[in-house]
Amino acid sequence: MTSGKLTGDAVAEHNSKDSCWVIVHGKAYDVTEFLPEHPGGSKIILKYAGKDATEEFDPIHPPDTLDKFLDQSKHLGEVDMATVEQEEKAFDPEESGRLERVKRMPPLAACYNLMDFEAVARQVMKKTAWAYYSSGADDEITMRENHAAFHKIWFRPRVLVDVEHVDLSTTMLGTKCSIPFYVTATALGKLGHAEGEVVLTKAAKQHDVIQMIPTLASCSFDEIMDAAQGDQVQWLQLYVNKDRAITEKIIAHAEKRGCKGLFITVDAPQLGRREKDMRSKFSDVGSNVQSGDDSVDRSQGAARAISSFIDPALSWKDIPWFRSITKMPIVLKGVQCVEDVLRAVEAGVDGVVLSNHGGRQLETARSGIEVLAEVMPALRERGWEKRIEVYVDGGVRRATDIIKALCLGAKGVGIGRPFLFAMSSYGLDGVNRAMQLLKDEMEMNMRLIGAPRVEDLNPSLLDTRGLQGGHAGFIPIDTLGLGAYDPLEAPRFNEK
Ligand SMILES: Cc1cc2c(cc1C)[n+](S(=O)(=O)[O-])c1c(=O)[nH]c(=O)nc-1n2C[C@H](O)[C@H](O)[C@H](O)COP(=O)(O)O
Repeated sequence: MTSGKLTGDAVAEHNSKDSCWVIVHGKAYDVTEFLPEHPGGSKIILKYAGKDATEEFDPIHPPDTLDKFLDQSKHLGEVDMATVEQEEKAFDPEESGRLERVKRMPPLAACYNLMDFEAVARQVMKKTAWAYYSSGADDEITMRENHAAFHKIWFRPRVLVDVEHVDLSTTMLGTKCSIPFYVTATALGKLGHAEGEVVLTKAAKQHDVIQMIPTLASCSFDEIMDAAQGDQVQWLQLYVNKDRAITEKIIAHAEKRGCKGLFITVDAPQLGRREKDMRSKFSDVGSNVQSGDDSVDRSQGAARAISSFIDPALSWKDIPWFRSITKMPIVLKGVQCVEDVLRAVEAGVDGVVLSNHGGRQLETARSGIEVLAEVMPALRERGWEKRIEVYVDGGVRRATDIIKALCLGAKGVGIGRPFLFAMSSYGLDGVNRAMQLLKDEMEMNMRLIGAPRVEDLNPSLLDTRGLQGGHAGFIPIDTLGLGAYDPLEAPRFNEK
């Protein structure tokens, strides 16, 4: 001990599965007994046994994780970090190439649309971070179709409408907001930016946009709520835990903190196979992120590591229980067919998000916009369109995508990756610019289709015949998307 603190050598002696200590933010923790319980497997912890694990720990775990889940008796106290040997990092040509590109990044002003942020992020993000954010399930067909589907819908603009004053404001779940999109829930914000989700909170405040807080955020829930200012509105995205008492506690806390909506994710009883994420994790030898024993295939990527608590038994019979424990509006996120929307109305929930999780779950699930085109007529037919709010997310990259969704009857749209890529490339300035670009595009396009207010948007402004043709229809080449798109790769041969 030096001045009452542990030394690096003292910690380094506990570097095996029989006695495993790690350092996180200058404090030592005895995680020996926790090793077999770690959802990400024990290998990733053992890689840092006796060492400083802060860099690996931070993007995946909210800061209060150890206080919440590791018994206080295992908290060993402060470490004199001057005595901790920092490991020489082996030269990584890929990483040094990335750092080179970071120095040569285009100025923020060179980004004119949301896809520009994706193109820059692909060049400057760390490999595992890019892999996690950009990946979709299996062949990534649904992920690409999410945006392509908007190209099947064309406008039927009206002219000689007074569009001098355009008003983009609307209400979502009873909250007035300046523009009909929200920041949807995307996990592990600190993979892309050291400050994580609070960057999105600040930009959402600046643009009067609602933020949906992910269960699997890198920041703690309270950090994200504390970063909100004034009457800024936030929603909670919930992965339902097998242990319902934990879920009830999370919901009660969110309601007490002032969350204005509970979005229960229903399309992920198990997280999808995102091969870019798996492949990038595989290359980081020690990063066994597979829950359970180490013999299982360890190349499951970050997704599987952080999601073993999700309850696959969640079903319609649970809805009354949710209704009984919260007054927040309840929205089912990840509904993908008319039948389930009608069931949601009958179950008395307040909304649905037509979504396939950004193409990260069921491959060849249809895009939210295509499902929306089917759902709204079915609701209107029954006179139910006012009984539930319908949202869409997935592949929204242009204001015209937002306008098409609203014309079909959506209340608003969720946007995920573009704000992650803007944050990962340019931080808060990036997200602010991305939101402003969307607002500018929205104002211009509302004028051009002859609809000065959100309530003027209706199905007669669209030609949706391209959707009827199913997937055999003609789709314009999406050059921007394809230019930014990071193609899947086959297993690599050894150099020599
Ligand atoms: C891009 C991304 C999306 C995630 C996401 C993480 C990332 C990096 N994660 S995930 O780790 O489980 O896959 C979540 C999540 O925590 N919970 C959730 O409900 N949706 C999650 N989604 C889906 C998200 O809420 C939207 O449905 C999707 O991002 C919309 O598509 P775009 O990205 O094309 O806008």
